[in-house]
Amino acid sequence: MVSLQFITHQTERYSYLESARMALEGGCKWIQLRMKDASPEEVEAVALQLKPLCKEHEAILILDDHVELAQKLEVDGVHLGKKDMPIDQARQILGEAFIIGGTANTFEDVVQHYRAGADYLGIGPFRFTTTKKNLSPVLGLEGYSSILSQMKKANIEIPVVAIGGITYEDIPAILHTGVNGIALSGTILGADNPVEETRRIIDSPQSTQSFSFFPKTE
Ligand SMILES: Cc1ncc(COP(=O)(O)OP(=O)(O)O)c(N)n1
Ligand SMILES: Cc1ncsc1CCOP(=O)(O)O
Ligand SMILES: [Mg+2]
Repeated sequence: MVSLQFITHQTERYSYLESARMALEGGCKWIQLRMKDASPEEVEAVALQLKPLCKEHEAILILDDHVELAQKLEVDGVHLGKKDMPIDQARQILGEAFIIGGTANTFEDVVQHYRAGADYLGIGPFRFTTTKKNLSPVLGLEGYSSILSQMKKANIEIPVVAIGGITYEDIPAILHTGVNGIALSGTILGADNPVEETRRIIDSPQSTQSFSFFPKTE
C-alpha cells in the first residue's frame, strides 16, 4: 500500500470539499486542506465540513499554512513552507500532539526543518506542475536520491513524502529512491474517475526498499 497524502484543489469540475471527498472514498487516509488565496474564514468553513468526513473515514486532516486555525479547529496538523510560520514557532503554539510538516527543496532545507522539530517533510517538486505557483527547482529522481543519501550520511531520520507533478507511473521509481510516501493532487483530479484513480494509486506495487508512512495521531 502506498502512503498517500491528497492535497485539495479547486478545478472546473470539483470544489475543494468534493476533491477531498473523492480521495477519501478512494481510500486515502491523509488529506491536506490547501486553499490558496482563500481567506481564513473560507478555509474554516470548508475545514468544518471536512473534519467529520475525515473522522468517518479514519483519515488524518492537516491544513496548509494556517497554524492558528489548525489549533482552533483541532485538526491533526499543518504543513508549512518557507514563507509560512517557522516550524519551531508553530511547535510552540501547537505542542507535540499536532503533526507539523515542512517543505524542502534542498538538503539544507531538510536539516533546518529536522532541527526545528518537523514530523515529516514534503520534498519537491518532482517535476513541473501548475497546481502551485512559484515552484522551486525541479528535483527529478536524481534530486531525491541525492537528498536522501545526504540524509542517510548525516543520520537524519524523518519521513519524506515526494510532491509535485507526480503520476501513477512515477510512483515505483520515486519510492525506490527511499521516499516514504507521495503527495498528489492534479493526477487524481484530472483522472476520469478520481475515486478509482485514488484506489489504483494506493494499491500500486511499491519498492521493497521503501517503508510506508502515516503520521500517528494517537
Ligand atoms: C506535502 C507538501 N509538500 C509541500 C508543500 C508546499 O508547501 P509551501 O511551500 O508552503 O507552499 P504552499 O502549498 O503553501 O503553496 C505542501 N503544501 N505540502
Ligand atoms: C503544494 C504543492 N507543492 C508543490 S506541488 C504542490 C501541489 C501538488 O502538485 P500536483 O497537483 O502536481 O500533484
Ligand atoms: Mg505554505
